[in-house]
Amino acid sequence: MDVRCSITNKKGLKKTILNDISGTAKPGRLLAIMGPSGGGKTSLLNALAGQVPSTKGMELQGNVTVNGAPHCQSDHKQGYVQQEDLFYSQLTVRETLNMAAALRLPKDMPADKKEAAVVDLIQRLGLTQSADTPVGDAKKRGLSGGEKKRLSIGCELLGSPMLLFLDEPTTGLDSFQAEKVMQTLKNLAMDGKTVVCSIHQPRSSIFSMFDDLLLLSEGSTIYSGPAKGAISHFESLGHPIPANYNPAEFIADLISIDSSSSTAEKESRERVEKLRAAFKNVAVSDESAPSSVSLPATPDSAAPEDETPCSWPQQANLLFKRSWRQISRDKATNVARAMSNVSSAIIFGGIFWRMGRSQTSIQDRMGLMQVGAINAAMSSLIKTLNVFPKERVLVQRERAKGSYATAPYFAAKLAAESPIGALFPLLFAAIVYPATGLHPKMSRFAKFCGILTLESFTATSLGLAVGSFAPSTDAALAIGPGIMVLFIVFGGYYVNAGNVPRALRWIPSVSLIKHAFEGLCDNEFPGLDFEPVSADGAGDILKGEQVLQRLGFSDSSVAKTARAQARVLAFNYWLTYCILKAKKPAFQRMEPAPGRTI
Ligand SMILES: Nc1ncnc2c1ncn2[C@@H]1O[C@H](COP(=O)(O)OP(=O)(O)OP(=O)(O)O)[C@@H](O)[C@H]1O
Repeated sequence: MDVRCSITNKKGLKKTILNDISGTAKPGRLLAIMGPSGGGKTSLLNALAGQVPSTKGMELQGNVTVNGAPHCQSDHKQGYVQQEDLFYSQLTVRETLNMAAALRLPKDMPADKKEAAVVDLIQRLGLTQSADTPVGDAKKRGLSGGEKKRLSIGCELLGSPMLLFLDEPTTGLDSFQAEKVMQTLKNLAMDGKTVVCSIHQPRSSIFSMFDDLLLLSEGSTIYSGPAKGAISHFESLGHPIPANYNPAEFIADLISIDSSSSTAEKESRERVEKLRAAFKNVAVSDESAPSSVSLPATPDSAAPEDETPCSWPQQANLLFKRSWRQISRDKATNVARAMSNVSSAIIFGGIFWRMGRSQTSIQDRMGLMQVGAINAAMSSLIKTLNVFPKERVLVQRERAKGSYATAPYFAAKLAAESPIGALFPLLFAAIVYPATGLHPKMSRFAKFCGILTLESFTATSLGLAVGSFAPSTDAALAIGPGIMVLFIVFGGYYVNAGNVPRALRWIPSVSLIKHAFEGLCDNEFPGLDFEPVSADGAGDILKGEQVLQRLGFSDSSVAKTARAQARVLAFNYWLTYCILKAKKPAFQRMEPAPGRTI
């Protein structure tokens, strides 16, 4: 290969990220890419894996070949284990691998063979003890960092790759876990795979596992060749390793820029520049390694020759099971949501306790309708914004591997999450309704529950739409409530429907709070008689219908508001689907450049 990558910023300044990097990865060998932070390790791995995120102003050039064929034309199978391990936290190791097997192994492969492949993989990855442990998350501890990394490797191995890339697989792990992960990689290499990983500063026992080494500093090659030749290479350039020194640490110090002072920076820059120039003139060869660039000729025993994704109904079925397990087993979240709804219901029940039919109860009723609508919407929105942006990244990764399509994923997710999502507004309604003394009719109570449940789904759909385009959970949590505040202002309680300026009338028409508030008022007030203050009732509101008239809701009905809410819900679902479908990760195209090959 001869990979070059640079980026030009808005001011026209060009930064070189990779500067003519050349090297070779061979079957049966573990190639480590080492270098200081910012040296270009991740960028190079992305380039080799064909997964450089598409960025404005970026230029990517190079010739990456696999077994002599250009990388993009080669039909080899490859896997890429990225730095961040992403999983459904409630699924166990076995379930995660079974799901990956079901989605990635050929659909005509018998189920027992897929299961056997998973059992074999669990054994090879040393995960037998934790096979039935859930992955876990911040709320509930599960796998250790090293086990998660090995699970990530396992998910990639189910695609039967001959070529495996890993970005800093030991980062964040203690030395014991790091060694176990690296031993797994070494074993894979010894099984005949071509393994390429970036690594920061390994201990010497890990360094001794490397077959080949590519050293990068500030985007340039400092050394490329057999790992055991690196020390003698630097020795020949006048940098002998001190006695009893970890070779990885020695190399890292040698090729890093020391920015602690201007003199140190100047000296280290000169040293690195000399090492870079010297490598250009020195050919390092390793007789034990094949000289040509190739992958193993024989495919993996479990390699699916006719790999095709399963059909949409099969995908939907598998993804439904996964989403259902995730949401139904997440007790911490479900209990927290239930507690939040029960406590809100108790607080509102206490504030609006048995409202009666006095004139002042009219305002209280309207207030309760409004806070009830806000409570149901906010709790669903925040929960979705907290979870969905992270899930989206995982789904995008899986989709990039071609595991499934957007439509079955989205349909399965909605179907799995709706029953549990409906429980919380129902819980709230069941406590608030009798406590506050709202319209005493069963049919009205049923409609009250229905309106809040539909609104809660609409708020979830808004969370999905925001979560599908927001770049992170933090951004989603900033955008979502901002939109909701606008919906609350135009929710029918603070600004009368008839007084909204013409140019802003579209806001109440898309406000899920307005549709819920209006529906709740339409459900509550008709048929209610209020007690007059004076004997003749002059100036008083005596009929519930008059309240609706004053709110500007006289032409409204529960059915009409439900239809309007359903339209907002459908629009949000459609928008989410379109964004998810369009947001398939875009990768930078590598332009051909004259040079060597990897
Ligand atoms: N899209 C981009 N836009 C601007 N600069 C970028 C971009 N991608 C990478 N870089 C820069 O290129 C350099 C190399 O980045 P890279 O992430 O490849 O380094 P690294 O060796 O993997 O670092 P680390 O060990 O800290 O992960 C860094 O200075 C980084 O800021």
